[in-house]
This record gives sequence, structure tokens and C-alpha cells, in this order.
Amino acid sequence: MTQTRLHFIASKTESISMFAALEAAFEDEGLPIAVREVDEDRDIHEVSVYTDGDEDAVEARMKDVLDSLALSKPIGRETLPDIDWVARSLEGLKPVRAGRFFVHGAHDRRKRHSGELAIEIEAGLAFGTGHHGTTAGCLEVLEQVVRREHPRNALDLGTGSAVLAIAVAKLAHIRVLATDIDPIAVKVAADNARLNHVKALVETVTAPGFHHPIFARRAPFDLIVANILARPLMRLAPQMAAHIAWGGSIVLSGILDRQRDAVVAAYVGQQFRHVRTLHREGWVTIHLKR
Ligand SMILES: C[S@@+](CC[C@H](N)C(=O)[O-])C[C@H]1O[C@@H](n2cnc3c(N)ncnc32)[C@H](O)[C@@H]1O
Repeated sequence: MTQTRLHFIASKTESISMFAALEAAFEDEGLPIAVREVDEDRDIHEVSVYTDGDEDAVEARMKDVLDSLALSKPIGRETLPDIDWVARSLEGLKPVRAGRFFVHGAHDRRKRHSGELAIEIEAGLAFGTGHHGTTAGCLEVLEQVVRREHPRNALDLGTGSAVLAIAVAKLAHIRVLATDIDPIAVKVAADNARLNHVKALVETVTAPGFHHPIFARRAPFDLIVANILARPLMRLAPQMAAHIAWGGSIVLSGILDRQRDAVVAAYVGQQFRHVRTLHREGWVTIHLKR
């Protein structure tokens, strides 16, 4: 699919506030946004929004966001060549260490250390190589929760590449239900579970939120991890409460720093109590218990 990059030049200060404002504006669509330093001495930065949809509509919303910050910038367009960018970017990915986990591609198998829990991810078309602050944050919190609480029945909602489901299965040796709204991600998740020798423990299912008969069979869970986004997570709070066992833990991410209080409030309203918030690269991972 052809992608378009819409971009403009800004100072560092402007680019920081624009990044946050654009991320909020395009949160629901999940459009990738990037800031890169062009020339540090002259304070030139470039802000880009990537879309494979209606670029006129995206440009109009970028202008609205610029207006709301009283900024006016000419917006340029670049049509990106038709390349499998996920596959291309994976080739150059460095492995990630989060807690005891070592998440790597096939090319870094030899870098595994003994004592580490290695997870091999060839994510391809699904999110979750471990590089994003939200995934790494979940891995770190999950390690602590599993060590302390010894869960026996886990759910990874919004599994993407299945990186988190694989992590829980490898660490706790328990069954994990791994669900995603996107059937392509579910196929990738199943392939990754097989690649990591936990296919017998990780069951993959396509489901939006909790809409699937499997939840009636598999709930209540004593551990739920969901790395989605703040708004869907807030909407899901009552159903999370309905599917978690008393004393169980939930680990939530995909939440920006400034959205943390609203998400915690939504879950406190469902009789969860806040245990810990981990901050990583502008994102938070929240651990709550019921
Ligand atoms: C940010 S990725 C997280 C992937 C992986 N769990 C990780 O932590 O790296 C979010 C995933 O959630 C899925 N998703 C978004 N909304 C969902 C929903 N309502 N129900 C199920 N999956 C959803 C997306 O398709 C995507 O694969």
C-alpha cells in the first residue's frame, strides 16, 4: 500500500509541542508521527505524519492542530515507494532487553545470554518488536507481577505480534489467551508462538475487545495485559472488571503520561486499585489489582 509522508519544519520547542498535539489528534487512527533533527545548530527539526489513507483530510487536520497552537507552517508531501517497511525496518532492528526478557530477530539469536528469557519476533505485519516504550514497559511490569503473584490463567488483549503472551507463557508456564481485533496480527501471533515453542500454551483468537464466546469459557483471568490506547482501555474498564478474578492483576499500556490519571480513574471506578505506574519514553504502563 502506498504511504504518504506529510511534513513541516519547526524549531525544537515547536516540534515537541506539535508531536504531542498531533499524537493526541491522530490517536484513534494510530497514524505514525515522527520528529527528526535536521540541523541542531540552526534549531531545525522536521515533523512528519505518515498516512496510507486520505492525505487531504490528514493535511487539513494537521493545519487545525497548527492553528490551535497559533503556528503556521507550509506542509510538504512525499509519496513513499511501495516497500514492505515493516520487514525492511526489522532487518536493522537491534535486540531489546526489558527486565529478564531479550526480544530479538532471527539475525540476533547468537546474542542471547544464559539466564535471559529470549523471545524471537519476526513481527512482519503486526505491532510488537519490543522496541516501543509501551511493549518494553509491559514486559518489565509483567516480569514483576508474574514473579510475585504466580498467575495461572492469563489474557493478552491486543496481542499484535504476541510478544507479551509469549513472555508470560515462557516466564510462568501457563496458558495465555492472545486476542486481537486484526486477523492478520492473529496469524502473525500464532506463527510467533510456534517459533518460540509456546504454541501449546498460547491460544490465538480474532476478537474485538471481549466480543467472542471464548471469553465465557476462559474467564475469569488472574492476569490481563492490554497494550492498546487510553480511550479504548477506558471504554473496556467495565468488561475488564467482569473478566478478572478477585485478587487478579491487570497491566495496561498504550497510554501517554498525560492520560494516566483518567485511565486510573476509570479503573478505580470499577473497584481496581492502583499499584504502580512505570514511565517510559513518554508512555506509561499501569499495574492495577482488583
Ligand atoms: C500497540 S499494539 C500492541 C501489540 C503488543 N501487545 C505489544 O505490546 O507490543 C495494539 C494491538 O491491539 C490491537 N487492538 C486494538 N484495539 C483492539 C480491540 N478493541 N480489541 C482487540 N485488539 C485490539 C491492534 O490491532 C494491535 O495489534
